Amino acid sequence: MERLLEPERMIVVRVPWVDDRGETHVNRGFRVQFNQALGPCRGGFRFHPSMSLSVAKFLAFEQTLRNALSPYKIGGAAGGSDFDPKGKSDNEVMRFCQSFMHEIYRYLGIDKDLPSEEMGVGTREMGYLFGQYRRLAGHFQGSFTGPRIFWSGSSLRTEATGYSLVFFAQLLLADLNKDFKGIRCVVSGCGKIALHVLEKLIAYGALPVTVSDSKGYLVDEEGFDYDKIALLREIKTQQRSLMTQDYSKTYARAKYYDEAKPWNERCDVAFPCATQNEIDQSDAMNLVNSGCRILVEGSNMPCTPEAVDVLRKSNVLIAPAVAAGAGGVVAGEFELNHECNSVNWSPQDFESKLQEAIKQTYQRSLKAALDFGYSKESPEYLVHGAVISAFLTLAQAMTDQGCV
Ligand SMILES: NC(=O)c1ccc[n+]([C@@H]2O[C@H](COP(=O)([O-])OP(=O)(O)OC[C@H]3O[C@@H](n4cnc5c(N)ncnc54)[C@H](O)[C@@H]3O)[C@@H](O)[C@H]2O)c1
Repeated sequence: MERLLEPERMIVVRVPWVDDRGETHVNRGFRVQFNQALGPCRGGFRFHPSMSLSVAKFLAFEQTLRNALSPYKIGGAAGGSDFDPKGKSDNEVMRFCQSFMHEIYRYLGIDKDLPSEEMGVGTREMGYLFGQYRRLAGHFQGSFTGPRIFWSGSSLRTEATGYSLVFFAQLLLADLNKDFKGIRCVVSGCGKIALHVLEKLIAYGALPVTVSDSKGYLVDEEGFDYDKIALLREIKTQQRSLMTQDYSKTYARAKYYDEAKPWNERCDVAFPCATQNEIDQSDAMNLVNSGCRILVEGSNMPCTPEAVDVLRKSNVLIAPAVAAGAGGVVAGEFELNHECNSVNWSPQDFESKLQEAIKQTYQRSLKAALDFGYSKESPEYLVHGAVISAFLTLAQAMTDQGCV
């Protein structure tokens, strides 16, 4: 256990860059390669002012469990920088990404570690990061970016994590002899994960009614549809806050609440998709009082320990991020797969393969829970099952490899 809890490698680098006015800035960059007993690392890059070594460690540990639970043999890592891409020009973001990659590229590679999108890092950032990596490494191997740059197929890489959360929740509902039709859902965040959760919820006939950002939340009692999601995406792409009322000008019945979170809105299922610790004790009480029966973790560690206590006591079922959010891992491995690069899968092919992989993850979590005495009556049976299954896989590999 001591070896498992200590990261294999923690890298901290200085990242100097020059803004459009010629002024120099210095940020910090991080990469924590937590555990490579199962294979080379995979994990996200996050760009956010709150990013620190401590956050990178927790994200890398979660990623290690998620990867161990996935159908693939891969290790876990996470990293990023306290650089804030908000309000920066494309050129500034590019200069930052190039400087960051200059410091970090020697630790990356297909057999070492491949990064993926996380908070504050999307296709633009990944493009700049990969461009610089390719120049410095002198090869093109290791597509650590989204598919748009590499091939014109449909790997649904950016969509995959959000979609997988809904696939996982659907399996959970099916086990309870229910489905998503008419199910009222509250969602937090308004980024890559949240908007793809909305998309898939609508496809399954659910009624998602909220999104949020760090300033407040928006509720649309009529539920979102694809046109409304397109508007939300436009607002976010232009780096505007939900607070600007751009949405409620078009959809007059929608309401925006400043300095508030969506957890007191009536719901059956909640999808926290913003950031860690976004649900504290009083938020959890609000969720329980608003009727929530299932919480699907999109963000990593969305609940504080006190919030988990409240949810446990109120029998709210939890779908853990390490299992439900496995879509990104799966998509990344599909993308690297030779077959995927030579055969252009349709979005439908991709989606059905993604669904199958999530089903395996769900079943593995369920089996481990039942094998270790956690019945479906326990609100955290899937949390325990997912962690036990990942732990056993990792512990076996580490034991087999001796004291390394
Ligand atoms: N489960 C997984 O496998 C997985 C994979 C990638 C990301 N994530 C997690 O999902 C979350 C969102 O990631 P993303 O890729 O969508 O990021 P993103 O940068 O695309 O979007 C983040 C969104 O959250 C909002 N936000 C930020 N801080 C907030 C706060 N305090 N309260 C409410 N909203 C806030 C932002 O305005 C933005 O809309 C992160 O916590 C990330 O760790 C999980």
